[in-house]
Amino acid sequence: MEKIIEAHELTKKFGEFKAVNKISFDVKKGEIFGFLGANGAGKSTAMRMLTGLLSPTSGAATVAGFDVFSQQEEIKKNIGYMSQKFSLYNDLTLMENITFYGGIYGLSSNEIKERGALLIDRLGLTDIKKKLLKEVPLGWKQKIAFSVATLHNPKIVFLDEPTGGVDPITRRQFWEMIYEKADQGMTVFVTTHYMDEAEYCHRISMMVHGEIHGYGSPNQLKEEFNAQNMDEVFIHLARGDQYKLK
Ligand SMILES: Nc1ncnc2c1ncn2[C@@H]1O[C@H](COP(=O)(O)OP(=O)(O)OP(=O)(O)O)[C@@H](O)[C@H]1O
Repeated sequence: MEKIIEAHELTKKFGEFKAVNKISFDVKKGEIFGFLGANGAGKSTAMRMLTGLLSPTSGAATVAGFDVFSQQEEIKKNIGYMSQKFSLYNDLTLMENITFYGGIYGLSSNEIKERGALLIDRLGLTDIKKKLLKEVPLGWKQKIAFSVATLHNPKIVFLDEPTGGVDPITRRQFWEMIYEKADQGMTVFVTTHYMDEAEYCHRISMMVHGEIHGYGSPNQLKEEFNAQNMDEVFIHLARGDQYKLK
């Protein structure tokens, strides 16, 4: 299957501190790729390099065929990004947010109208489309943020802890939206702290102190560690057991 992200020994140093240390992995087109690790493991730093927001120190990586060192603007045109702290503006209404982001993503006003109407209709948000975002419940905001991040049909969508702080039912619904996009061929790169969500990914990588210590499908990792679930795999890795698939 076609590789849409390839990283080889990608590294980011802040001074002498290696936040990301020689990580190598690939993500295939249409794959849901989970990027896991404890707080401070280096996930956000790695993701910021892959989304063209931060220049790497060394190594190599391409995203949608573009180089992370020299083609950051091209990368940004081909991806969607939903950050941990929401990209949406609380002081704009739902429709104003859609119009604003549609413009940034280079959609025409007709496309914004059409896709915005579809989004509102599909999420059943007609009643709240004129409400300020700050009046909308958290779970809904996250679903809206995801829909907005994919409004321009990007090749890859990067989600940085998209379900943090929401209830299990909303998380489940959020994952249904992720699956729908992946079924349409969109690649999903997602960081999460929830080990049950790791099970929903096709493949995952687990970062420990800036390095990838686990890499493969959830079943491969569970077999390797003789673990019942991803929680147990995570504990093994946090203890320092290391496993890398060829
Ligand atoms: N701009 C920066 N300057 C110096 N250190 C940084 C900078 N950005 C991140 N770090 C450090 O790099 C390490 C990795 O941080 P990063 O945010 O990538 O981790 P993370 O895995 O995403 O954690 P979290 O789950 O808490 O978001 C941390 O120790 C952090 O303090």
